[in-house]
Amino acid sequence: MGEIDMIKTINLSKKFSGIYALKDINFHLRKGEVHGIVGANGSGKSTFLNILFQDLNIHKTGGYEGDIIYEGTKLKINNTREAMELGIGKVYQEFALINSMDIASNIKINSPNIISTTSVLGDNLSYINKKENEKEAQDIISEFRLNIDAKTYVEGLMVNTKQFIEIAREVSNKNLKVLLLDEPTASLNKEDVDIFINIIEKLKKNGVSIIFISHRLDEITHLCDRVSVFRDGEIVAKYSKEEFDVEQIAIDMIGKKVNKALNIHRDNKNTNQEDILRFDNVAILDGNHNIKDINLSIKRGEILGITSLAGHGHTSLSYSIMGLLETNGDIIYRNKKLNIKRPDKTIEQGIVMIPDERKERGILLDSSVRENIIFTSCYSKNNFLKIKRLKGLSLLDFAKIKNQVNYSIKEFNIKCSSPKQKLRELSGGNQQKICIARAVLTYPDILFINEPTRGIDIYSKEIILDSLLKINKANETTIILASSEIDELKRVCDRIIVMYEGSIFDILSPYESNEVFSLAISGKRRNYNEKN
Ligand SMILES: Nc1ncnc2c1ncn2[C@@H]1O[C@H](COP(=O)(O)OP(=O)(O)OP(=O)(O)O)[C@@H](O)[C@H]1O
Repeated sequence: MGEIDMIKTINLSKKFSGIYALKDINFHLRKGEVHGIVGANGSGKSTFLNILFQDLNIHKTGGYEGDIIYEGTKLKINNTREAMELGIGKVYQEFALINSMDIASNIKINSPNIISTTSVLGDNLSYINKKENEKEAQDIISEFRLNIDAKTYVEGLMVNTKQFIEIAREVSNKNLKVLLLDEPTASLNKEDVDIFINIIEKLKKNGVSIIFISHRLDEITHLCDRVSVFRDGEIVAKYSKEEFDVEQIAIDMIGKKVNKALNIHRDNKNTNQEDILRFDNVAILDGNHNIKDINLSIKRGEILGITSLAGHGHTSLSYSIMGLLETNGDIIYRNKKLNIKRPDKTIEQGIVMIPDERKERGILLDSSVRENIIFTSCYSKNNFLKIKRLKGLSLLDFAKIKNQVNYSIKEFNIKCSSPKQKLRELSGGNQQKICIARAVLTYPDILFINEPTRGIDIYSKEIILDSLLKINKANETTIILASSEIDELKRVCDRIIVMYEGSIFDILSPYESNEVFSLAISGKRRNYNEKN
């Protein structure tokens, strides 16, 4: 790694509607280094990368102050096309893929192979060499150990595959000098992260300079040569590899020590409770995957974890119960067969789901924080109405709404300028917290929640887990928590289901070791203790 600066920023600042999101950022990215950026949700990490990449939204909202020096020269560009021409690539926090195109076309979209022909009637005709594109794309995805044909359409692909295609698109650019990675590992499981680490190490060897944002501090300390800690739009600490100390970095990010949420009273808690929900021989078609033979009883007040590798089905039950997937078999709720074709009725009856794909299915981007928080509670449960029995004809109780929204913002540590701010203007992690606040506010009997802490900072993660434990304890809410984070499942769940190839492979106690979980998740061995 050289000491030459690829990128240097001098007093870089950015205001949105007069409020600083970034203030006087002086940052150096050295040639061939992996530089980590960490910070709480809303601390300015994505904004920083968006400025370096000259994102349209930055210019539409008044540009930025300060200078960017790129390879020793002051940068005088103002769009992403020019940034790409200079060798800067970016992998977005939310995917920027075109679903209606195949993998190869997505990967080669910015660096297609062109065939030029001789001039025809004075014009030089050129067209895309599809075969060459497909070959190059196939080579890259094989290098990424993805077992998939480059001619497959992106629509319907699993989230981790989409993430690798995003990275492949940038890697396929032979002119790549700087790679900006905004939480590329948030949707990857442990096995995928190993592949990702491999890719980054190869790029680094080839002299590519990388900025890497992640909320997982173990990945940061493993992969990065240096780390900059952002807090409230400023860099509050910088460390090089030999100085890394995860606890200190966490304190720098949050400003205090973080206490872990823990379900300490779970032993035999639910054994006398009745079954609230039952799946009888349920089969689900989830994209290209078949979920089958689901026979499962869930007790009232239970916190049930579900985990699996991506594509093996851990989120499918929740999408099925909300009528979003083709389902056969019976789902029995409070001893009656549930009509999953009427999700509005399902919500009315007290079953609520928080999806993992929040932008596609979870939030109203052009509505305010306030509307997003009260939406489901108001329209499905007739809450916040002056006269509840009048339903849609009643006026809203604005005083009550104001109190509740302010309370939720505080409770979930949501960073926003006001309850009127549009969701589109909130950082990714804060949008996620709003999804959870909204669901909790409906006081569901059963809450299906998918990947609740994806993209969430270390402090807010504990707030979310703690709030789940609180509603479970206070209202006996049954929670079905689908997550790829074994550690968080073990801390809050009573039982944890492991799915493999679309079926329930094992049901484990949260006290089992990580080794037992790994073996079950990879379909290698059922309950270690019973079999040995
Ligand atoms: N278009 C916008 N209009 C107004 N404010 C914005 C806009 N985009 C971002 N912000 C604000 O800038 C601040 C920094 O947001 P940013 O997305 O950079 O945070 P982050 O550190 O990447 O957070 P996360 O970890 O949640 O992704 C936030 O307070 C956010 O609300």
